[in-house]
Amino acid sequence: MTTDTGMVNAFVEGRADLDPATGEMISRRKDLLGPAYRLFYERPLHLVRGEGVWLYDPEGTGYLDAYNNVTSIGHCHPRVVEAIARQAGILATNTRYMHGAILDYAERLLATMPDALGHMMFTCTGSDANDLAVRIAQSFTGGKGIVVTETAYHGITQAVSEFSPSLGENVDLGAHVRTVPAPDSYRVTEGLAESFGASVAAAFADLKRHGIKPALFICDGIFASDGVFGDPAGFLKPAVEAARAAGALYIADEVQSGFGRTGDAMWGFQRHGVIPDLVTMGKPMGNGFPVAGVAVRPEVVEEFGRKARYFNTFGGNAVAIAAATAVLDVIEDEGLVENARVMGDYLRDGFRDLQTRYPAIGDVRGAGLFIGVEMVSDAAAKTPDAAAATAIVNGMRDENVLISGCAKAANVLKIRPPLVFKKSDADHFIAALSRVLARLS
Ligand SMILES: Cc1ncc(COP(=O)(O)O)c(C=O)c1O
Repeated sequence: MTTDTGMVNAFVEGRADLDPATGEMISRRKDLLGPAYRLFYERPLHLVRGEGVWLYDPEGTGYLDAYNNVTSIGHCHPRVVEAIARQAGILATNTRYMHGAILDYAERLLATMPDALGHMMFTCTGSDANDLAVRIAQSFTGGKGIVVTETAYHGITQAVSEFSPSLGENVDLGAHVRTVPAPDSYRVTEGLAESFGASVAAAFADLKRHGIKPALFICDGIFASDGVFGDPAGFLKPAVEAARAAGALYIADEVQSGFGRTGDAMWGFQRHGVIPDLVTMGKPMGNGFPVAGVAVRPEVVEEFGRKARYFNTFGGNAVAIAAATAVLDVIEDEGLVENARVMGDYLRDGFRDLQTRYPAIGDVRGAGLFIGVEMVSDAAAKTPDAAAATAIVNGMRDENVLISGCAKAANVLKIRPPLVFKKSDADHFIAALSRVLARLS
């Protein structure tokens, strides 16, 4: 029986009925969600509480969370809980009135980015943010053409799913979309930056040949669903230059790689020394409270601002902003960007140590606390082994440790612990992985 490793192949197909406490209760409830709803694991995990790096099921069993890229400052961080409760008791309304805290937050967030990005617009989800960013880019360029990597995921709205190939065969890419291979630093060991740039240039040239004017190149800062590629730092430059040479804008999708996850800066694009025209963000922004947004160069959004009307009823409402402000405070006060760098390096060292004993670990990579571990059946040939990755994801669950695989690059383990991970958490994780590898070999 196949088991899941990631979002796309994690669909439970209504078979799960394995709640140890209550028998078939979960499957009955799962059916209420309808057949398209996706859960992780063939036996979906039933979670009722979170605290710090731990999640708990109804029996009180704790699971070490090394997957979650939402509650990245730790589950139910007291400062976020307090900020949400306080603001919910003062004012919680739509976003079409002024509120000083929203402006304060926008100012603080923009201060973490290059000066060129001068405006901040708020949405509720990362998909919303990418939808808005693409509308702005298409309005500015007067074009429609989009270039993405062939395993990218950028969101779930109709417009965004048209350039999210990792959603799979059931979603048609738009006729205005071209894909390029992901920058696979494991297999392309020479000239990665140049070859990736050349692919982007060729994709825009193809759009033009078909009479489609270029609008944008979008990629996420760590190629999260493509297999977690972050090295060598700087490799994005030629791709961004190729997009601009074709008359397109560059959108940095920081929904996964933003807010310090990559350990060297607040934003993944900073690792590559490039300055985007638009930056989209979400996931960890509210540590579980829905809030997302788009940062944009003023000149890029000016005409859109005159022509289009945009509002998003809940986007950046006062409660969301209270949560997001508390998240920024915690990241700064607890030095979490630095912790992501230190703990990420520590974990990668531990995985490389395991690699010397287990050649099925083909590559260990990523940046900060966004780690990719690629499983192979033949290390010399670098042959992907998705079954090995799936077995490890499930084996780690048996160890009460949560990780995942990448949606399309299913042989790559995706490890994203909260940024508050400590050395003792990392040791716990490495010991569990070591036991799983020993059992499977
Ligand atoms: C890189 C990237 N962009 C955008 C999104 C969409 O975000 P949301 O699920 O909040 O709509 C995701 C979600 O996984 C993502 O990984």
